[in-house]
Amino acid sequence: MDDLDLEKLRVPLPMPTYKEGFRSGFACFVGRPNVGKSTLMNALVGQKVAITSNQPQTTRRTVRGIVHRDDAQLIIVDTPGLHKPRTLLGERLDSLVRSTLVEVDVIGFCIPANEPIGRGDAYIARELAAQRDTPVVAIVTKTDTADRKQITDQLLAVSQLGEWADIVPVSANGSFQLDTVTDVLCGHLPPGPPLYHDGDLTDEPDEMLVAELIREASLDGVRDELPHSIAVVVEEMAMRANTRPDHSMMDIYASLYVERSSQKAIVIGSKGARLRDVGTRARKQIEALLGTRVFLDLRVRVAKDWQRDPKQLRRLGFDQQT
Ligand SMILES: Nc1nc2c(ncn2[C@@H]2O[C@H](COP(=O)(O)OP(=O)(O)OP(=O)(O)O)[C@@H](O)[C@H]2O)c(=O)[nH]1
Repeated sequence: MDDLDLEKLRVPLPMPTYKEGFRSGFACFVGRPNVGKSTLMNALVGQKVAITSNQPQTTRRTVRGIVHRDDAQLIIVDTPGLHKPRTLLGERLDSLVRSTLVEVDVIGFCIPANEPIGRGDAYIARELAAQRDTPVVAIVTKTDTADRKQITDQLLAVSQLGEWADIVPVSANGSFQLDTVTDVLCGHLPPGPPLYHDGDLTDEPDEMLVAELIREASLDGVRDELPHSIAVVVEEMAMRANTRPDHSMMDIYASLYVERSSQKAIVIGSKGARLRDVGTRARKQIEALLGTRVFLDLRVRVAKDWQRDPKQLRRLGFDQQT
């Protein structure tokens, strides 16, 4: 029975029934790096489906998070931040965002409450003006970091930046106005049946969520260009055989790639202390996600200048469409 493939045995569930007038569809968040797009998606979904960090340009993949309501199903597509690309990876990410923009039913343009509107925001506003067929909701994020006057001034400034279907202030950390954001986005969805089953919160495969949780743990405390040089690949992931049901254990073998040997030394740290710490923090998050104990084998490898090398990008999972 060791080779039993559970995926093959899985019987597809019938789609849930739904009320008349039900709406379903896709939204995506765009905005400068670090404005809180992934945090907002996690807060709306109610579970961490995308990793976040205080490093700009953390998001590299398109992650779908699903919000279930009685009257609607909102699928949020989290995209990398829009910015002028500087590397081949940057170009791939930029084209990924552009292709997402034309596919969704509504776009959420995120601008933080606590920073003046800058050239980056104006660049995105111009790009969005070209998407005439898709409604754009301006979302003023992180209101917990600004006072009343700052928020009012920002709402006014945002209203002057373009033509928006709505403008909504929100704080993901302060759980302020989350339902309003969902309401407003759902209002722009077309009528239609649910596209995902009730309990589904994301369509990311577990391997990908695990790789992202390891990358998130590794980003903490690293600086300069190192965060951008880190990529994580899960090589193997399997339940350990012959354990008692209450002692279940998942074995995970993962590689953390950097671009140079000097970076490898930093990531590993003195006598391996830093890597051990990253492994422990990642393992706790992965155990919470998968609901089982985890053995994590994490190796650091060098893939020289992978961000600029098409072959390496493919090997690390950044195809034309990530
Ligand atoms: N105070 C406060 N901080 C927030 C809020 N939302 C996000 N942040 C912080 O802002 C930083 C960036 O958040 P992310 O969600 O990773 O931002 P992002 O726009 O997805 O970033 P990229 O992936 O780089 O494009 C993190 O340190 C978050 O904790 C909020 O509502 N309030």
